Amino acid sequence: MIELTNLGVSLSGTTILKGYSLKVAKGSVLAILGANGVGKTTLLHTVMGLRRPTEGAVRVDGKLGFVPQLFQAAFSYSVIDMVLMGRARRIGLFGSPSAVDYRVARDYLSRMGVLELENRAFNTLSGGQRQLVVIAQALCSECDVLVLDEPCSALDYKNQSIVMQSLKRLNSETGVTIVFTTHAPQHGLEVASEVLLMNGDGSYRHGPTEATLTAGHLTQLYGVPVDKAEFVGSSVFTFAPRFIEAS
Ligand SMILES: Nc1ncnc2c1ncn2[C@@H]1O[C@H](COP(=O)(O)OP(=O)(O)OP(=O)(O)O)[C@@H](O)[C@H]1O
Repeated sequence: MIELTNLGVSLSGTTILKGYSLKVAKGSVLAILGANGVGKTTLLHTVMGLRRPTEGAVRVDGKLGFVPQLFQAAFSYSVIDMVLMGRARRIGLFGSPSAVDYRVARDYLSRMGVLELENRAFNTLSGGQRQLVVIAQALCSECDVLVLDEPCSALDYKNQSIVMQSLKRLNSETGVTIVFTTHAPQHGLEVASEVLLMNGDGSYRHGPTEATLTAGHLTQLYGVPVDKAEFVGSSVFTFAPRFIEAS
């Protein structure tokens, strides 16, 4: 579904990505993690075709949908119109949305928990509300590969949970391939079937979530001690960084 072959990207003469060769199969959920500035967004933009590789190649089979990191509309469309824009390919240039298009748009707004905002002006929403609407818009396109750049960065716990559960359900119900970047390893643990850890020196680690998303690898990735912590009485665990050394 997505194949990177010896992919390299340089920006203003600086090498950001080098020698990336990996495949993401149809139906996978890939979480991408790495420190600030390692090139996660650059990689997503290259997969989307928004940036040309300096070397190597990217191949994607199927229609792509993209949710950028922060989104501000140029004009203040209503929320329902914003979401319907996700169906532009189906509606056609001069067509108008059908009752089915409205039903699908409202269904995705409802899944994201923001149906009551449908008549609000998009630009008057909070950052978190806007994020949920833009995700509903991308889901509405019914793409084959959904690419999301830090989909939870502006969201509180409840809304992070809505987004993560929606992505998981969408993947299991429709088989859509999902690629997302995150600074929260917990999101990878709960949703991803595979993980890409991007190091600052251009090297990377890619593999199944359980074997790849480990406390040791996260400690190397972020340069702070990271522990694995198990929730009492369950086999569910999370990761906890130690920002301050015990004295
Ligand atoms: N147009 C550009 N010209 C030169 N350097 C750029 C350009 N765009 C981004 N960079 C640099 O490329 C590097 C990778 O940026 P990128 O946004 O891909 O990182 P990231 O891993 O997504 O970071 P974050 O986690 O902070 O969002 C950064 O050092 C950034 O400053």
